[in-house]
Amino acid sequence: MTIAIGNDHAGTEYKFEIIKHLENKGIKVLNFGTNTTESMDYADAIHPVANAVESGEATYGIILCGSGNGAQMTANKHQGIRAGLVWNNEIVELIRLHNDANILAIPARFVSLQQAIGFVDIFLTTEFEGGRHQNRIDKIPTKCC
Ligand SMILES: O=C(CO)[C@H](O)[C@H](O)[C@H](O)COP(=O)(O)O
Repeated sequence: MTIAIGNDHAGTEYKFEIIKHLENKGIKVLNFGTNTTESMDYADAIHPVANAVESGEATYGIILCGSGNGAQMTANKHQGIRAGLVWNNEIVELIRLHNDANILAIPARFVSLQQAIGFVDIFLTTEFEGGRHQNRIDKIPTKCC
């Protein structure tokens, strides 16, 4: 499994801990985020993550910014991406079970590091349920309006 990770300045600290956590499990990580806490524009770090997931270079993506919203909005502009913003363990489970999310969006300023790492573990170990949820995903427009 390969994970693409991206972050703005608000997610840098958690990003490094998440990378350490994943590499300790033998998971390959592609780091597209900023490595400093100097202010930057989240879109510059998130588009490369979405591209890596869309192309198949990465199995899943993990993105972090302060609220998680800028990162999630950016990723979801990509046709092959379903990025879910999470704030508790059950929501993480649901973005995999029901939405087959391929990118996890973490609001680094609103959850603890321990929570964030827990979210990553749940995201990577929960399988999509398929069935009725597949029908619904199929109706998410990829080109609209
Ligand atoms: O979602 C975001 C932007 O829509 C993120 O939370 C950013 O990390 C945040 O806006 C950064 O804020 P800052 O005041 O520039 O540090």
